[in-house]
Amino acid sequence: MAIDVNIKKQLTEKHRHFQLNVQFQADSDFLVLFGPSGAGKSLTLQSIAGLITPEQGNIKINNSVLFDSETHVNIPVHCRNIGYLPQNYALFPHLTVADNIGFGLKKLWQWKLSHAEKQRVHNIMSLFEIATLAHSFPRSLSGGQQQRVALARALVCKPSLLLLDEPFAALNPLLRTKMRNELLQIQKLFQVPVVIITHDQADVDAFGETVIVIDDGKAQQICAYKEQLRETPALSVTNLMWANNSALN
Ligand SMILES: Nc1ncnc2c1ncn2[C@@H]1O[C@H](COP(=O)(O)OP(=O)(O)OP(=O)(O)O)[C@@H](O)[C@H]1O
Repeated sequence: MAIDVNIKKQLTEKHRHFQLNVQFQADSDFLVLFGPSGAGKSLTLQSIAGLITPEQGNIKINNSVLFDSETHVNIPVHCRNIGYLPQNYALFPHLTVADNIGFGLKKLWQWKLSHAEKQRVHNIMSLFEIATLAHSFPRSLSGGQQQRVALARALVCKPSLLLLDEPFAALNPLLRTKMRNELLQIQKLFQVPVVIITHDQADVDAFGETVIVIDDGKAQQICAYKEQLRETPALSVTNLMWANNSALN
Protein backbone atom coordinates (compact mmCIF):
# COMPACT_ATOMS: atom_id res chain seq x y z
CA MET A 1 0.00 0.00 0.00
CA ALA A 2 1.33 3.40 -0.94
CA ILE A 3 0.26 6.06 1.53
CA ASP A 4 0.90 9.75 1.23
CA VAL A 5 -0.17 12.01 4.11
CA ASN A 6 0.42 15.74 4.24
CA ILE A 7 -1.97 17.43 6.64
CA LYS A 8 -2.26 20.49 8.83
CA LYS A 9 -4.82 21.20 11.51
CA GLN A 10 -4.94 23.58 14.44
CA LEU A 11 -6.87 22.35 17.48
CA THR A 12 -7.84 24.78 20.17
CA GLU A 13 -9.49 24.17 23.50
CA LYS A 14 -9.75 27.19 25.81
CA HIS A 15 -6.13 28.41 26.07
CA ARG A 16 -4.58 25.19 24.79
CA HIS A 17 -3.44 24.91 21.18
CA PHE A 18 -2.19 21.92 19.29
CA GLN A 19 -0.75 22.16 15.81
CA LEU A 20 -0.90 18.98 13.74
CA ASN A 21 1.51 19.22 10.84
CA VAL A 22 2.21 15.70 9.68
CA GLN A 23 3.88 14.70 6.43
CA PHE A 24 4.97 11.23 5.42
CA GLN A 25 5.03 8.90 2.47
CA ALA A 26 5.45 5.16 2.77
CA ASP A 27 4.94 2.01 0.80
CA SER A 28 4.26 -0.73 3.30
CA ASP A 29 1.53 -3.18 4.28
CA PHE A 30 2.30 -2.75 7.98
CA LEU A 31 2.91 0.79 9.05
CA VAL A 32 3.52 1.66 12.71
CA LEU A 33 2.88 5.15 14.10
CA PHE A 34 4.99 5.42 17.23
CA GLY A 35 5.41 8.34 19.60
CA PRO A 36 4.72 9.79 23.04
CA SER A 37 1.30 10.53 24.47
CA GLY A 38 -0.35 13.61 22.99
CA ALA A 39 1.94 13.60 19.94
CA GLY A 40 -0.86 13.62 17.35
CA LYS A 41 -0.98 9.93 16.39
CA SER A 42 -4.74 9.46 16.89
CA LEU A 43 -5.51 12.74 15.10
CA THR A 44 -3.46 11.49 12.14
CA LEU A 45 -5.33 8.19 12.09
CA GLN A 46 -8.70 9.93 12.42
CA SER A 47 -7.80 12.20 9.50
CA ILE A 48 -7.02 9.16 7.33
CA ALA A 49 -10.31 7.55 8.39
CA GLY A 50 -12.18 10.76 7.52
CA LEU A 51 -13.43 11.33 11.07
CA ILE A 52 -11.75 14.71 11.30
CA THR A 53 -11.05 17.11 8.46
CA PRO A 54 -7.64 18.75 8.18
CA GLU A 55 -7.56 22.45 7.33
CA GLN A 56 -4.90 22.00 4.66
CA GLY A 57 -3.16 19.25 2.76
CA ASN A 58 -3.93 15.96 1.13
CA ILE A 59 -4.24 12.26 1.86
CA LYS A 60 -3.71 9.65 -0.85
CA ILE A 61 -3.89 5.88 -0.62
CA ASN A 62 -2.55 4.01 -3.64
CA ASN A 63 -2.90 7.22 -5.63
CA SER A 64 -6.59 7.53 -4.86
CA VAL A 65 -7.25 10.93 -3.30
CA LEU A 66 -9.22 10.77 -0.04
CA PHE A 67 -8.69 14.39 0.87
CA ASP A 68 -7.30 17.42 -0.91
CA SER A 69 -7.91 20.90 0.43
CA GLU A 70 -6.87 22.57 -2.84
CA THR A 71 -9.25 20.66 -5.07
CA HIS A 72 -11.93 20.42 -2.31
CA VAL A 73 -11.98 16.64 -2.32
CA ASN A 74 -13.13 15.10 0.95
CA ILE A 75 -14.42 11.55 0.53
CA PRO A 76 -17.00 10.90 3.31
CA VAL A 77 -16.11 8.37 6.03
CA HIS A 78 -18.57 5.72 4.82
CA CYS A 79 -17.22 5.88 1.25
CA ARG A 80 -13.52 5.46 2.15
CA ASN A 81 -13.77 1.69 2.70
CA ILE A 82 -11.49 1.93 5.71
CA GLY A 83 -11.85 -0.18 8.85
CA TYR A 84 -11.10 1.81 12.02
CA LEU A 85 -10.61 0.48 15.52
CA PRO A 86 -10.52 3.26 18.13
CA GLN A 87 -8.65 2.86 21.42
CA ASN A 88 -11.72 1.86 23.44
CA TYR A 89 -13.14 -0.34 20.63
CA ALA A 90 -16.38 1.75 20.64
CA LEU A 91 -18.75 -1.22 20.64
CA PHE A 92 -22.42 -0.24 20.89
CA PRO A 93 -23.44 -1.25 24.44
CA HIS A 94 -27.11 -1.74 23.53
CA LEU A 95 -26.38 -4.11 20.61
CA THR A 96 -25.48 -7.78 20.78
CA VAL A 97 -22.19 -9.06 19.37
CA ALA A 98 -23.89 -10.15 16.12
CA ASP A 99 -25.68 -6.79 15.76
CA ASN A 100 -22.47 -4.87 16.51
CA ILE A 101 -20.70 -6.73 13.73
CA GLY A 102 -23.67 -6.50 11.36
CA PHE A 103 -23.92 -2.75 11.94
CA GLY A 104 -20.94 -2.21 9.66
CA LEU A 105 -22.83 -3.85 6.78
CA LYS A 106 -26.10 -1.91 7.15
CA LYS A 107 -26.86 0.80 4.63
CA LEU A 108 -28.49 3.97 5.94
CA TRP A 109 -31.92 3.03 4.61
CA GLN A 110 -31.66 -0.64 5.60
CA TRP A 111 -33.71 -1.91 8.52
CA LYS A 112 -32.57 -5.55 8.47
CA LEU A 113 -29.62 -7.42 7.04
CA SER A 114 -30.18 -9.64 4.02
CA HIS A 115 -29.73 -13.40 4.34
CA ALA A 116 -26.31 -13.19 2.62
CA GLU A 117 -25.21 -10.41 4.98
CA LYS A 118 -26.32 -12.40 8.04
CA GLN A 119 -24.31 -15.32 6.70
CA ARG A 120 -21.29 -13.05 6.38
CA VAL A 121 -21.66 -11.97 10.00
CA HIS A 122 -21.94 -15.60 11.04
CA ASN A 123 -18.88 -16.59 9.01
CA ILE A 124 -16.69 -13.88 10.47
CA MET A 125 -17.87 -14.73 14.01
CA SER A 126 -16.84 -18.36 13.39
CA LEU A 127 -13.48 -17.22 12.03
CA PHE A 128 -12.85 -15.11 15.12
CA GLU A 129 -14.19 -17.92 17.37
CA ILE A 130 -16.88 -15.69 18.87
CA ALA A 131 -19.97 -17.40 17.40
CA THR A 132 -21.04 -18.56 20.89
CA LEU A 133 -21.10 -14.90 21.96
CA ALA A 134 -23.47 -13.84 19.15
CA HIS A 135 -26.31 -12.89 21.52
CA SER A 136 -24.17 -11.46 24.34
CA PHE A 137 -23.82 -7.75 25.02
CA PRO A 138 -20.39 -6.04 25.15
CA ARG A 139 -20.55 -5.44 28.93
CA SER A 140 -20.38 -9.20 29.55
CA LEU A 141 -17.29 -9.76 27.38
CA SER A 142 -13.64 -9.92 28.41
CA GLY A 143 -11.14 -7.42 26.99
CA GLY A 144 -9.85 -9.95 24.45
CA GLN A 145 -13.39 -10.89 23.36
CA GLN A 146 -14.35 -7.24 22.96
CA GLN A 147 -11.30 -6.71 20.82
CA ARG A 148 -12.17 -9.68 18.60
CA VAL A 149 -15.71 -8.31 18.12
CA ALA A 150 -14.37 -4.87 17.23
CA LEU A 151 -11.88 -6.36 14.77
CA ALA A 152 -14.61 -8.52 13.22
CA ARG A 153 -16.83 -5.43 12.86
CA ALA A 154 -14.01 -3.51 11.18
CA LEU A 155 -13.23 -6.37 8.79
CA VAL A 156 -16.72 -7.58 7.88
CA CYS A 157 -17.01 -4.87 5.19
CA LYS A 158 -13.78 -6.11 3.57
CA PRO A 159 -11.99 -2.77 3.99
CA SER A 160 -9.07 -1.87 1.77
CA LEU A 161 -7.20 -0.48 4.80
CA LEU A 162 -7.36 -1.23 8.53
CA LEU A 163 -6.51 1.48 11.07
CA LEU A 164 -5.84 0.34 14.63
CA ASP A 165 -5.39 2.80 17.50
CA GLU A 166 -3.40 1.07 20.26
CA PRO A 167 -5.34 -2.16 19.85
CA PHE A 168 -3.51 -4.05 22.62
CA ALA A 169 -3.28 -1.33 25.25
CA ALA A 170 -6.20 -2.64 27.31
CA LEU A 171 -5.07 -6.27 27.28
CA ASN A 172 -2.87 -8.12 29.77
CA PRO A 173 0.69 -8.97 28.58
CA LEU A 174 -0.07 -12.66 27.90
CA LEU A 175 -3.13 -11.85 25.81
CA ARG A 176 -1.18 -9.14 23.97
CA THR A 177 1.31 -11.68 22.61
CA LYS A 178 -1.53 -13.96 21.50
CA MET A 179 -3.45 -11.13 19.82
CA ARG A 180 -0.31 -9.89 18.06
CA ASN A 181 0.08 -13.29 16.43
CA GLU A 182 -3.61 -13.34 15.55
CA LEU A 183 -3.37 -9.92 13.95
CA LEU A 184 -0.48 -11.07 11.77
CA GLN A 185 -2.60 -14.06 10.65
CA ILE A 186 -5.65 -11.88 10.08
CA GLN A 187 -3.64 -9.49 7.95
CA LYS A 188 -2.44 -12.34 5.74
CA LEU A 189 -5.90 -13.89 5.53
CA PHE A 190 -7.72 -10.66 4.63
CA GLN A 191 -4.75 -9.28 2.70
CA VAL A 192 -5.47 -5.90 4.19
CA PRO A 193 -2.80 -3.26 4.79
CA VAL A 194 -2.65 -2.09 8.41
CA VAL A 195 -1.70 1.18 10.05
CA ILE A 196 -1.26 0.70 13.79
CA ILE A 197 -0.59 3.17 16.61
CA THR A 198 1.46 1.95 19.52
CA HIS A 199 3.66 2.98 22.45
CA ASP A 200 4.92 -0.55 22.83
CA GLN A 201 8.32 -1.59 21.47
CA ALA A 202 7.08 -5.21 21.27
CA ASP A 203 4.42 -4.11 18.73
CA VAL A 204 7.10 -2.34 16.72
CA ASP A 205 9.20 -5.53 16.71
CA ALA A 206 6.20 -7.63 15.66
CA PHE A 207 4.70 -5.34 13.01
CA GLY A 208 7.09 -2.54 12.18
CA GLU A 209 7.88 -3.03 8.54
CA THR A 210 7.95 0.75 8.41
CA VAL A 211 7.88 3.01 11.45
CA ILE A 212 6.83 6.64 11.50
CA VAL A 213 7.82 8.44 14.68
CA ILE A 214 5.34 11.18 15.50
CA ASP A 215 6.22 13.79 18.09
CA ASP A 216 4.82 17.22 18.87
CA GLY A 217 2.35 17.06 15.97
CA LYS A 218 4.99 16.23 13.36
CA ALA A 219 6.25 13.09 11.67
CA GLN A 220 9.82 13.28 12.92
CA GLN A 221 11.22 10.25 11.27
CA ILE A 222 10.38 7.48 8.87
CA CYS A 223 12.38 4.29 8.72
CA ALA A 224 12.32 0.84 7.18
CA TYR A 225 12.52 -0.68 10.66
CA LYS A 226 12.73 -4.40 9.79
CA GLU A 227 15.62 -3.72 7.40
CA GLN A 228 17.52 -1.73 10.04
CA LEU A 229 16.73 -4.39 12.66
CA ARG A 230 18.44 -7.04 10.52
CA GLU A 231 21.58 -4.90 10.50
CA THR A 232 21.37 -3.87 14.18
CA PRO A 233 19.64 -6.64 16.20
CA ALA A 234 19.60 -4.59 19.45
CA LEU A 235 17.68 -1.77 17.79
CA SER A 236 14.73 -0.12 19.52
CA VAL A 237 12.72 2.86 18.39
CA THR A 238 13.98 4.80 21.39
CA ASN A 239 17.67 4.22 20.62
CA LEU A 240 16.98 4.87 16.94
CA MET A 241 15.46 8.25 17.87
CA TRP A 242 18.36 8.94 20.23
CA ALA A 243 20.97 8.03 17.58
CA ASN A 244 19.32 10.33 15.06
CA ASN A 245 19.00 13.18 17.52
CA SER A 246 22.71 12.83 18.38
CA ALA A 247 23.57 12.81 14.69
CA LEU A 248 21.61 16.04 14.27
CA ASN A 249 23.36 17.82 17.15
N1 LIG B 1 -10.89 18.00 19.78
C1 LIG B 1 -9.75 18.46 20.27
N2 LIG B 1 -9.66 19.74 20.66
C2 LIG B 1 -8.51 20.25 21.16
N3 LIG B 1 -7.38 19.52 21.31
C3 LIG B 1 -7.42 18.23 20.94
C4 LIG B 1 -8.60 17.63 20.40
N4 LIG B 1 -8.34 16.34 20.11
C5 LIG B 1 -7.05 16.14 20.47
N5 LIG B 1 -6.49 17.27 20.97
C6 LIG B 1 -5.12 17.46 21.43
O1 LIG B 1 -4.24 17.12 20.36
C7 LIG B 1 -3.07 16.50 20.88
C8 LIG B 1 -2.82 15.21 20.13
O2 LIG B 1 -3.86 14.29 20.44
P1 LIG B 1 -3.83 12.77 19.93
O3 LIG B 1 -5.07 12.12 20.48
O4 LIG B 1 -3.61 12.72 18.48
O5 LIG B 1 -2.52 12.23 20.69
P2 LIG B 1 -1.88 10.77 20.64
O6 LIG B 1 -0.51 10.91 20.08
O7 LIG B 1 -2.79 9.82 19.95
O8 LIG B 1 -1.78 10.43 22.19
P3 LIG B 1 -2.09 9.06 22.99
O9 LIG B 1 -0.95 8.15 22.61
O10 LIG B 1 -2.02 9.48 24.42
O11 LIG B 1 -3.42 8.56 22.57
C9 LIG B 1 -3.28 16.32 22.37
O12 LIG B 1 -2.60 17.35 23.05
C10 LIG B 1 -4.77 16.47 22.54
O13 LIG B 1 -5.08 16.99 23.80
